[in-house]
Amino acid sequence: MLPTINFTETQAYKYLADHFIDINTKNLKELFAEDPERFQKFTILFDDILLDYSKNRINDTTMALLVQLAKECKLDEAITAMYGGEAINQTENRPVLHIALRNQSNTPILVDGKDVMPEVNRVLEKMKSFATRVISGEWKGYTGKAITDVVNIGIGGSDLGPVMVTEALKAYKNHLNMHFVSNIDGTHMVETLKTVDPETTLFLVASKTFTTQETMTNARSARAWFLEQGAAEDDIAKHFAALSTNSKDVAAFGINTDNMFEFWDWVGGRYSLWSAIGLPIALSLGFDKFEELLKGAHATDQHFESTPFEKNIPVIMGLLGVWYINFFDAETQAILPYDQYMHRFAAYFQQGDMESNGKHVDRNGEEVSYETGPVIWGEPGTNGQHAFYQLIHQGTRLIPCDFIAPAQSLNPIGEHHPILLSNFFAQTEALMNGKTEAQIHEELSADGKSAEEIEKLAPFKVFEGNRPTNSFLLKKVTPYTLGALIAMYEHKIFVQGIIWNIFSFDQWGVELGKQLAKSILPELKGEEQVDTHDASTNGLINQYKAWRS
Ligand SMILES: O=P(O)(O)OC[C@H]1O[C@@H](O)[C@H](O)[C@@H](O)[C@@H]1O
Repeated sequence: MLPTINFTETQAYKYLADHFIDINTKNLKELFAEDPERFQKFTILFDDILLDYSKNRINDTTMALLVQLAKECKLDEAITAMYGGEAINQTENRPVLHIALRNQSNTPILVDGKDVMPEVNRVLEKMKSFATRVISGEWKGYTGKAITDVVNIGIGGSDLGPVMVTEALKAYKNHLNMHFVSNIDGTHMVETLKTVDPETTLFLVASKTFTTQETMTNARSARAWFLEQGAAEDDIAKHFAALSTNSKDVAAFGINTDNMFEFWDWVGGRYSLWSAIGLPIALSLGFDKFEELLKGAHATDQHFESTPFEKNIPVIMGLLGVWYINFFDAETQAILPYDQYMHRFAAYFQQGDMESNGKHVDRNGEEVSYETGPVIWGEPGTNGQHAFYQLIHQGTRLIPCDFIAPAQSLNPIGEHHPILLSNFFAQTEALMNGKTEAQIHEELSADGKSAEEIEKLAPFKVFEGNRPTNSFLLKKVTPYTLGALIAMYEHKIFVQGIIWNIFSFDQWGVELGKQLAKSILPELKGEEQVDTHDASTNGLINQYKAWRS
């Protein structure tokens, strides 16, 4: 059982509330001036990842109090409970063990007294053998040709992780063409099928539950298309595999369970890329690279479990988020990778974070009296700079930003990478320092503007600065480093869920819309007017009926 402490009633919270009044009057520039050791103090080097959190509105006292907050909320007990296989997903009565999936040290992890590692390793071996055979061409399609294209059919956690990782590590990919169909919109499937050949395409039906409407509908359409192209029922075994926890429904769908890659109910959908759901990653990169990804995540797991909170990256990331959300009233958190391959990283953690911590009821079942999970968003740099950074620099909202950049480019052409990185460094500096009215006056008068013109323009050109950022400087984007980084964000979400006293591993909030869609679907048949809903919903449905051909 997880502790159930209201963090706003801790001593640390009270101290932090007082301390906030002081910090809120201070500028980051002053904080740097006050402490020459600030960079050394507020950076952590972990393998090939440097986290610089010195450009945050914190000082030693802030960090000490935030760590005290984590201790008062018994974060240590919560970590032990998760790693110990306790059913900390209490509303679904399940353990939360994505750490077991990447437990490369293979120490036993017990669920109800039984070590889960032999099963984890068995499935990893099966994935390895399958991926190796498909990549080498030993695995043949129904006309004897090797596989050239893989279509993953899944949604949410059964899509976003493999998409994000295969994109982020595209530079390491092999000859297999990867496709991902998630949306129920027929366009997604139709446009994908236009590009593949049934004789050389492997479909992976990825669904933890194997009941998700979108995925099952897409899978049925893929199967129908496959058969329409001239293949027979018996050929399905060579072209369809399932990644799921539900062997009964996999068999009922017609996929041979020999082609099923299992995982377990203690793997949350949005934490499942390390499980059989990661098969597209293993296919695209080769199993050795998938293993490297697991190793990186495992290194972070060990760091998170055993490092004192003061130097513990996920703990610090989580606490800084709490500091901004609950004291500075920040509502969002931007994730800004300066790496084009990582273009789905923010989208991935939109699900990871918002589905985990978008909760308004605490672990006692009571309405919370404070803000919880932030809105996560972001785009790769420098695209974002030319789109929404205006609001980050000069808008009215405080938006804490995570900047992520590799020191080494995987495509080092010309001056591209130094230019990219100069923007990365410049943005965090600009957000911190801003530009004063005096600097503007100086600049404009050097440009030959009159005193009157300067007076008029200056207010619009001022940058307040004092806008907080974290910088993750990676040596290079590798499978290992990416695995380590993803796991840092995962554990950050866990830390915040513990502080906010909410359950991070269920997702009841996605159910209502699904239920209603199921009851509306039959109403869309026929021409009769619908009057069972509110006036708006009835009106929309009836207009749809009038307009559809
Ligand atoms: O893997 P499944 O069972 O098809 O589920 C896909 C997604 O379904 C959504 O409804 C859940 O909110 C996600 O958490 C989940 O990842």
